[in-house]
Amino acid sequence: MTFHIPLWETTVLLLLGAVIVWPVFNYFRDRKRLRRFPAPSVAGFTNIWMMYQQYNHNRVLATHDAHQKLGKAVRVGPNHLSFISRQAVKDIYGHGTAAQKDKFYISFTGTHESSLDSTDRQAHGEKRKRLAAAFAQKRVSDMEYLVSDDVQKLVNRFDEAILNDKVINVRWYINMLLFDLTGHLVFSQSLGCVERGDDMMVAQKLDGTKYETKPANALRNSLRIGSTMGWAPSLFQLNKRLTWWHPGWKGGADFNSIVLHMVRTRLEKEQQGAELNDFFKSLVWTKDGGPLGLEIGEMVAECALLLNAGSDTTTIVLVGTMFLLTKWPDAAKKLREELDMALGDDFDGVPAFDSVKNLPYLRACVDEAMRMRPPLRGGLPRVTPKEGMQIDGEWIAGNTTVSVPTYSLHHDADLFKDPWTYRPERWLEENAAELQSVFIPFSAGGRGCIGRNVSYLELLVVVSTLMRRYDFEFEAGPGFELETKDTVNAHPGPMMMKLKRRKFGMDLEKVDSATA
Ligand code: HEM
Repeated sequence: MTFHIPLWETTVLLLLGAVIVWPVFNYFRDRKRLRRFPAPSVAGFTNIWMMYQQYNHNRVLATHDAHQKLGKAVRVGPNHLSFISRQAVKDIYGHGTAAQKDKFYISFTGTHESSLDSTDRQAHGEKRKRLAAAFAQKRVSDMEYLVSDDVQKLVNRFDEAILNDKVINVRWYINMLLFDLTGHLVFSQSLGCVERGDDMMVAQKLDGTKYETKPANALRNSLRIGSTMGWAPSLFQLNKRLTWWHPGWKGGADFNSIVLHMVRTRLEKEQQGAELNDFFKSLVWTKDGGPLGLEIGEMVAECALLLNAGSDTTTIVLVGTMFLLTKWPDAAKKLREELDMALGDDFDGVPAFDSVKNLPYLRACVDEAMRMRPPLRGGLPRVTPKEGMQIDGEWIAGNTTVSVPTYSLHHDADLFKDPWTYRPERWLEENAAELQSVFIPFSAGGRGCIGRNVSYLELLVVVSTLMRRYDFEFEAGPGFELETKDTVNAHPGPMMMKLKRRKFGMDLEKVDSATA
């Protein structure tokens, strides 16, 4: 006797079981006691809620909305809790936390893990140690001349726009500047993006074939699809195959091919005996000058992270700072007074880092921009240890994903008074030290950003140069709002601006003839 198994019916039943019956069963079984936390929509049953929001650039705002309606601890996935509180920041991200990076990060892993996506504590420790020396304040300060050369090129571009009476997309040129800066700081390579006004770069396949491609959009597309699939890590490979057609996968491959070309070019220079003082050096040599012997795949993974983390994040903060200073003219006025005092009457070029690094209002303007518009605005997912852990006074079972959404934390009125007001002064007031423990644009603890020192060097030099030299106006008028599209990073949309050279204590004729 033979049994006939109806294929279609069986497939439909299996799908229904996987998508509806099993999640509902798990929800009510509630082995981790997560049902005590309220959840928006179907988030308690399925990761599809989070994936849908992520793909549609809406994860940050949907999570924020859930916190507004449901409280400071909410369930944003069947196995994911989101917390807003000072204690939760300490418990989840602080030094010595028992929480580890979540499997979400496999969505960034190529052939090798980088410092960012490595989930194993020991493996991460080794990678981090390697980079730490390169990112120390002293080493970073030695690279200052590279920063000023590149910023001067941006200034030339902006001057040219004034000369030709052109409106300029400030967001785009800042993005190009950050590619140039990262090319110099990481690889000692000139990418020439500001001068050309585009991000075209050479890429190289494993077999050595070269082609040209543009990384800005490729990276954005790649982060969009990768982060969406990251919310169902156990299905990542399957989902990747099912969405093979999505341009983000090719974008990610193109981005890595650009980095492969940079790595090979940089290694060739090394072989020719060049002594280059860049971040790449720490991937080739140990501290004592011995060869490190990393595989090329590992160098590419680490460098792709540096090119991505180094360019996108700082672009977002710079654009955010210029946007907010244009929106809040009182703050801009105060900043310019501080800069005018510090830099003297006859200088409006690119200031030395030393002359701006301790200006309190300048630093406050940048920090306030990072509070309101942090580049990574969503919660960075961590996982509790298998024995469970205490978070914000609640016992959370083992292997549960937990996070603090940076955007919601930075806009919590219990932590930051008038959170929607751009008020740099808050960072200069008596309780400023208290605010620092809930200010996490760079995350915190042992998995916090290693590039903090270099970011402040870039941010303070660029903001002081631009604010000192130019007056800015939005082309669309003062009501202009800057669009933001979240992937993992909060990518700003175009920011069309009219620029004017400022006239201050200098010989006015000199300024006029320079801009005529
Ligand atoms: C304002 C600029 C920047 C901001 C706001 C920022 C923010 C962050 C955040 C939030 C993380 C943690 C990510 C996570 O846990 O998922 C991170 C990690 C990291 N960032 Fe940055 N970043 C900035 C600039 C840079 C720069 C300029 C570099 C290097 C050129 C850099 C290199 C890294 C690296 C290597 C990591 C991984 C660290 C680890 O896991 O050990 N970042 N950054």
